[in-house]
Amino acid sequence: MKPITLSTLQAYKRAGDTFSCLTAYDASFARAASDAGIDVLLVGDSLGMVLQGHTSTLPVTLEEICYHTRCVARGKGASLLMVDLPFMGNASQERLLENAGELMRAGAELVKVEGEAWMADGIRELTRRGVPVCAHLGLTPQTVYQLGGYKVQGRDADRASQILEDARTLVEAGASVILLECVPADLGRTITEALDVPVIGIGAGPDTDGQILVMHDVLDVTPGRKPRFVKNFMAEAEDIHGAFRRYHEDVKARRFPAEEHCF
Ligand SMILES: Nc1nc(=O)c2c([nH]1)NC[C@@H]1CN(c3ccc(C(=O)N[C@@H](CCC(=O)O)C(=O)O)cc3)CN21
Ligand SMILES: CC(C)C(=O)C(=O)O
Ligand SMILES: [Mg+2]
Repeated sequence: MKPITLSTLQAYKRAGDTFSCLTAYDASFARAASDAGIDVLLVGDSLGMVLQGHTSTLPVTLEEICYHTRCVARGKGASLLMVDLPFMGNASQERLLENAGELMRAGAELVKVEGEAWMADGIRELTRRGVPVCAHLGLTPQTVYQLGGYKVQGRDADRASQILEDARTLVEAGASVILLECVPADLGRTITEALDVPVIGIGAGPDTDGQILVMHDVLDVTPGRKPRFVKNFMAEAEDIHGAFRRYHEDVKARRFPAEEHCF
C-alpha cells in the first residue's frame, strides 16, 4: 500500500472523495485500523478519558502522548499519523516548538493543535520549521471548563462566522488541515466549501472532507453516555476488524454520518 500523505488528502478533496480517520493508542489497534483501510490515525488526547478514565483530556502529558505515538507508529502501516498536542503544550511559543519537535521525533506526521485565531503565530512558526499542522476548531475539549461542558459550538450566527473566520486565519497562517468538532451540519459544509485544505469533522455533519471517531466509540466500549455523533459499528460486525472495515466503508460511501448523528 502506498503511504497516505497530506497530498493524498488534498487529492481526495479535489476529487470530492471523503476519507476516514480513527483514533489509535497502541500498535495492535493501529495495525487493525490500517489494515481496514483507515486513512488517518490520531493519537488523541482523548486517551485521558478512554484509557486513563479521567472526565477530561486536561491531565494528559506530553510524555504520555509520545509513548502512545511510538506504539502506534510501529503498527500504523500506510495510514497517516496525526498526534494531539496536549493541554498547555502551547503555553509559550518556545514550548510549542519544542513539544511539536518531540511529537515529530516520536513518529507524528501531522500535529493537531486546539486554538482559535490567536494560534496563528504558533502555526506559522511550526509550518516554517517543517511541522504540518491540523487546527482543531469548534468544540475544543481542552477548553471544556471555559465552554461549560461538551456543547455544540456555532449554533448562533456570530459564533458560526467567528469559527469560519478563525479557520480562514489559521489556513492563511499555514494550517494544512482543519478539524471541526460538534458544529451544526450547515456550518460544517460552509467551512469545507470555503477552504482549499482538507476539513475533518466529528459531529460536524456529512459534508466535511473526512470523518473521525474515537476507536472506543466505534467498538462500543465507551462507558457512560455517548455523544450524538457516535455510532456502534460492532452491532453489525463479526469482530473488531469487521467493525473498522464497516466504519471505513460507510465513511467512503457517505453512509456515515447519517442525519441522526448530526446537529
Ligand atoms: N469516547 C470519547 N469520544 C469522543 O468523541 C471524545 C472523547 N471520548 N474525549 C475527548 C472528546 C470529548 N468529546 C465530546 C464529549 C461529549 C460530547 C457530547 O456529549 N455532546 C453533546 C452535545 C449536546 C449539545 O450541545 O447539544 C451530544 O449530545 O452529543 C461531545 C464531544 C469528543 N471527544
Ligand atoms: C476526538 C478527536 C478529534 C480528538 O481530538 C481526540 O481523540 O483527542
Ligand atoms: Mg483531542
